[in-house]
Amino acid sequence: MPRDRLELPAMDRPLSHPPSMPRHLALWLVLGNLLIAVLLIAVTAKNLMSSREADEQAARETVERVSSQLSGEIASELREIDNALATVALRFQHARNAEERRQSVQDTLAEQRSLLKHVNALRVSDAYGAVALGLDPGEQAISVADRVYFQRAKGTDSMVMSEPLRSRVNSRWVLIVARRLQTPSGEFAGVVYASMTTDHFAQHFAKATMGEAGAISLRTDELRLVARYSASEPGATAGLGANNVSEALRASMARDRSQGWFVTLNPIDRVERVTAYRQVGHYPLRVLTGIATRDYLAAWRREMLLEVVVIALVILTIAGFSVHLFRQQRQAHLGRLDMARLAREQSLMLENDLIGMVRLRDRVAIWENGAMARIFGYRPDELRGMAIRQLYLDEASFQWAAQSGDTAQREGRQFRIQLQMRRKDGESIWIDLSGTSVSKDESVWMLVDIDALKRSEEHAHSLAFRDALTGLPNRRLFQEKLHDALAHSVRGNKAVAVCYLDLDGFKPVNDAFGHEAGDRVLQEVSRRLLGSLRANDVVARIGGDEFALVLSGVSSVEDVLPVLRRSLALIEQPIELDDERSVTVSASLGAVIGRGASSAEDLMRHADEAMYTAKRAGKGRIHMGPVARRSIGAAAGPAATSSTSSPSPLSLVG
Ligand SMILES: Nc1nc2c(ncn2[C@@H]2O[C@H](COP(=O)(O)OP(=O)(O)OP(=O)(O)O)[C@@H](O)[C@H]2O)c(=O)[nH]1
Repeated sequence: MPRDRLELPAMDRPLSHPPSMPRHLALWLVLGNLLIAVLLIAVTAKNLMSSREADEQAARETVERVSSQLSGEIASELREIDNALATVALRFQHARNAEERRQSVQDTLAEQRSLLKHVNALRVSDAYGAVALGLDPGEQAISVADRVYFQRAKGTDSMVMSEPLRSRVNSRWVLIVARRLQTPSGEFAGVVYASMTTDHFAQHFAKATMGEAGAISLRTDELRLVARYSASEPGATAGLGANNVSEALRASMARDRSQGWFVTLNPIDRVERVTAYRQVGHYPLRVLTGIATRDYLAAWRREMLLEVVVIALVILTIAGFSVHLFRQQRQAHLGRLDMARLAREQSLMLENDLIGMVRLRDRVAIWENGAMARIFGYRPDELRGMAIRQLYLDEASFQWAAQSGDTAQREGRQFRIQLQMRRKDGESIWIDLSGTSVSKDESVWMLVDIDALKRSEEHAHSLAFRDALTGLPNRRLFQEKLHDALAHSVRGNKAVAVCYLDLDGFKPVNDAFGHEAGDRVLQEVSRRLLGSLRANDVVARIGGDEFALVLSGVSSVEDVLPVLRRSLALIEQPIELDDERSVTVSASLGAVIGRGASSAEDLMRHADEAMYTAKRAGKGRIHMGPVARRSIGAAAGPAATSSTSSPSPLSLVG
């Protein structure tokens, strides 16, 4: 039996329905991915918002602290100036005369000037605004009569502060702080004022570190810009004296004039900042400190970028994994569908009506399909457990099939043979048998019922090669068998005899008793000829009442003549047509002996001639043709014609 290992699906397992793809897997994966993405984004966004708020809070606290600190420092400076101005005003008022007043004021101005480092100028004007004292050497006398602070100082004993303005002495932006001077009798006598340059404030602000784009400014009550320091444009003077401020500042100031904070785009340099403002003491000034959003959020933005990248990677990784999972599942699903389709196809194949299939273990059937039982005439399942030997005609064909299978397996080819096997009712049946092994001791076999085909082939063969009336080989088959006999004689170093036989007096049988009687005679003659010869001899009907014989394994005429005489004697026996009638016919025989080297056609022609010689010699005779002598050499005698008895005329009985 073949031993090839071949994995086959278990045939006795019931088929399941095709498995279905996990429903909505793609939808669930998409939803799951979206959910994860949304959760991740939400959590990260919340963290980032908190982080941003913390950074904003820190920035706000910083600007508020710096504003508070700077406003305190400026307030302190202003108090010093105010004290100095008050001192001058006091001494001016209490001087006893003009000369003492002038001297006292000059001394006090000099004294205070040296104390007030942050003051640019400390001057005194008369009641008409002409600046008489405090001018540095080389400075031109000027008048401040038209200045707003001069006019305001006239009517108040308190300190007066100007709007930012251009100095008439040196054209620099300055802030003026002034006090009224009066005579002992209380008449207005001029003003003493201190001038502070905007540069002084800017330099002061520069000491505070507010980031790369931070800005600190000082504005008056009317929001006019007194001084401004921006880290990105340290020397810029744009906007000085003007009150070009953001709506956010105005809105915040509307709520609280003394302090507050806001976030907005600065109208001067278009930079967004968080800005805190704080009033400078009780003075009409406010310090505004701002940190650029891009500065205080720089770290947060880096963190945000990093987190966005990380989240994107996480989401992409999960999405990639999901796609991979989906593809795997789809692949597996397609595989399962293929398996199911294969199983269905196998089922259809196994349960077909034409091809019997059987699985053997140690040559015993362990599974078979319906067609198998039907072909061999068994009931369903009756074959199960049966030794397969019972399906073979005999031990020889069983062993032959087994050996053929082993040989095919050794040579690595498919095992396939056609043989006759046995049905349950004992009838033989032609089977096309093929098989292969599936494990060490198991094999699967396919059996196709080719009985009808074989019988039809045999019938066609018979029509082509046999005489329909007698069933004997016709002339064509006779020629083939003669060729075979000649070839065989070469191997056996023997000769063959070819004999032509023509009935004598046959036509009258037809004429007298009819064609059917003639047929009966022909059939009986053929039967008698078959009975008189050996199994491997050939009897053929080659014409109407002509027969031909091949006798194999002969050596001489002496081997041939007795056989021919016996045949002739049998033919000449009466042939019963029915219970009442019988006929007798005779035959003329012509024979030649030949070997392998002889031509079959020559032998047949010479045998035919010999037969005619016999017929001409008087019928009921045997004539050995001349070829016989040459063919068997010394063993053969001369051509001879003999008669078994006196020629038998047609005798009619009854
Ligand atoms: N019944 C029957 N007759 C056949 C068949 N084939 C040929 N014949 C007849 O057989 C006869 C053969 O003729 P012949 O050989 O002259 O007959 P014969 O009387 O034996 O003459 P000889 O051979 O000279 O002795 C013819 O009458 C054919 O019609 C057949 O298949 N059946």
